[in-house]
Amino acid sequence: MNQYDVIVIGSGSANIVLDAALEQGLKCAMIEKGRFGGTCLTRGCIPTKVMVTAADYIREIDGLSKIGVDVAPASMNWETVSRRVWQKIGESNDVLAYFKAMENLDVYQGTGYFTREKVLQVALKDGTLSEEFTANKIFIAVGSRTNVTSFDGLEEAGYVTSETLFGDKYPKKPYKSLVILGGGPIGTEFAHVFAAAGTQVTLVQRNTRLLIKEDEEISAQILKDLRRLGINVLLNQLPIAVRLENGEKVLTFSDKITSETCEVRAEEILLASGIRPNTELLHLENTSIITDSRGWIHTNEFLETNVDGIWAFGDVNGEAPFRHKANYEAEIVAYNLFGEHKQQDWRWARYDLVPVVTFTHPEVAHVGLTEQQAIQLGYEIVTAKHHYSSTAKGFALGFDPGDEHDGFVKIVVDKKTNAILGIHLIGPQASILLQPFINLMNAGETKLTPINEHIASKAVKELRASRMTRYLDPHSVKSIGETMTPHPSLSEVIMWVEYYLGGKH
Ligand SMILES: Cc1cc2nc3c(=O)[nH]c(=O)nc-3n(C[C@H](O)[C@H](O)[C@H](O)COP(=O)(O)OP(=O)(O)OC[C@H]3O[C@@H](n4cnc5c(N)ncnc54)[C@H](O)[C@@H]3O)c2cc1C
Ligand SMILES: NC(=O)c1ccc[n+]([C@@H]2O[C@H](COP(=O)([O-])OP(=O)(O)OC[C@H]3O[C@@H](n4cnc5c(N)ncnc54)[C@H](O)[C@@H]3O)[C@@H](O)[C@H]2O)c1
Repeated sequence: MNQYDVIVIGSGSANIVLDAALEQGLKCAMIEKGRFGGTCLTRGCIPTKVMVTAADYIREIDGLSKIGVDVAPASMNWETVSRRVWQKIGESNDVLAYFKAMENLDVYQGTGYFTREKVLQVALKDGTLSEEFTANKIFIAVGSRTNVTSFDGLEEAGYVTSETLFGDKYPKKPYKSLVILGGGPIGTEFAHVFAAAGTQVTLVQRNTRLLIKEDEEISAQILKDLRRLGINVLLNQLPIAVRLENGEKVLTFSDKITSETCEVRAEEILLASGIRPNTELLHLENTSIITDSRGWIHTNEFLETNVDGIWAFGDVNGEAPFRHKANYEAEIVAYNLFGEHKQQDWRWARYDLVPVVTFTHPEVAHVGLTEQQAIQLGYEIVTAKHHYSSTAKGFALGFDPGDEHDGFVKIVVDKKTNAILGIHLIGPQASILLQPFINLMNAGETKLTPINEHIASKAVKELRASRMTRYLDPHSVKSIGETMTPHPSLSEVIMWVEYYLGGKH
């Protein structure tokens, strides 16, 4: 059996760990079943933001006459936007070429799975099976995919997901009409894109509000803002059936409270109904790796699984599913295991300050607790709101006091200590305005907080017993490197300073 030092499964955030292992001259294997570069590059953050940025400009141009700039109405050139989308997706080939050229690395193109504890095999793309192989260290970063929630007639009618939209179902031109099921980040971002492209969009949300992980006031504002863009938003609706009629898909929804039904017709259906982990392909039943009932792998604050020598990070561990969170975890693993740091200097993951940005229109961003969460946790809080229109630049941008679409910031503060518990923004460039708060809230001393305490290697037991703290000096460039920057916000231009200086690990 082939013996490696390191195996990584998945080529998204796992690349960070693989690079660090290769730098150490270790013998490595990488397994990837799809396009190299993972979800973010090939069907997630990056292609969507190429579209969103074009859509943002269309909306901004629409509002320019208010501040004294007369321009003809803008429209989306789908061909150009699509060319730029596929240019980025095509970079997947560069990622593959980069790794194929690496000495010390075997690249397996196919679906990897465990045949027994720490032993893997790959169903290769050419239809053959690889030999079994193993490694001292195995890293699982297989990500997630759309959780298709089916209902009567769906398979016959057909639908797209973010995976197939950036695959064989990519539309040659914007749909005439589109029903999006799901009012989370994917649903609201695509609603913005297609509405700006001229599609008649209906956004249907099962919940009582959009973006349910946001503060309630933000959800209420984005509802008004999306409706103002001409998007038909239906809340509290369950899809019960779909049929084909005259080439259109006719969906029936039932109101969750009144049970009243309504119908919506559209050329296409986009499912944006949440995600599930890509773990069933791994045949974890042949291992003792613990998952929850939905298949998300349990990990501790050092990203260890319960099996010695196997780590899991990124979407697959069920913590916040964002690219910057996946990178943050991969960097922690690389730092601890391949960075030649003493055990007492190891970094650990914390999830209380994961920044969240939804690139819909306008942008929505937050870090920390919502007002409701802070109250539930027993804090005595004060909150404050400030509108864009109350600032000179906000007025210059065209916001007047009382405008229904006026953006705002809402801050949640611990009354006793004055500590910032959470900050929430909705409005232009919210993703950039958030960044100073992310850095501020991360600065200072953090205590190690165990996660999934039942997962504890010898090293982790020692570290937990030593009651570790980590100090992020607000003056140090290193602190920036240990703090997340929402991906792909423009703040990334300035926040990757540690990389410019070199010697990341
Ligand atoms: C439409 C969309 C937009 C998004 N926008 C944003 C955004 O703006 N900002 C943000 O932060 N996040 C965004 N995300 C989320 C982000 O893409 C993910 O959080 C991130 O890519 C997860 O990285 P990962 O390394 O965990 O997994 P992935 O990048 O998904 O990598 C996992 C890889 O493993 C491969 N794989 C799976 N199973 C196997 C197997 N058995 N054998 C071999 N290979 C396997 C997969 O093919 C995949 O390439 C978006 C997601 C979507 C779907
Ligand atoms: N900008 C970003 O960072 C970004 C962008 C896109 C996606 N993502 C990540 O990808 C993950 C998946 O995004 P998502 O929006 O699919 O998931 P989500 O779970 O955040 O939201 C899905 C929403 O769809 C609703 N829903 C579920 N089934 C439905 C149905 N049949 N009909 C109508 N509504 C239904 C749910 O109530 C939920 O509110 C997110 O958790 C996010 O972390 C991030």
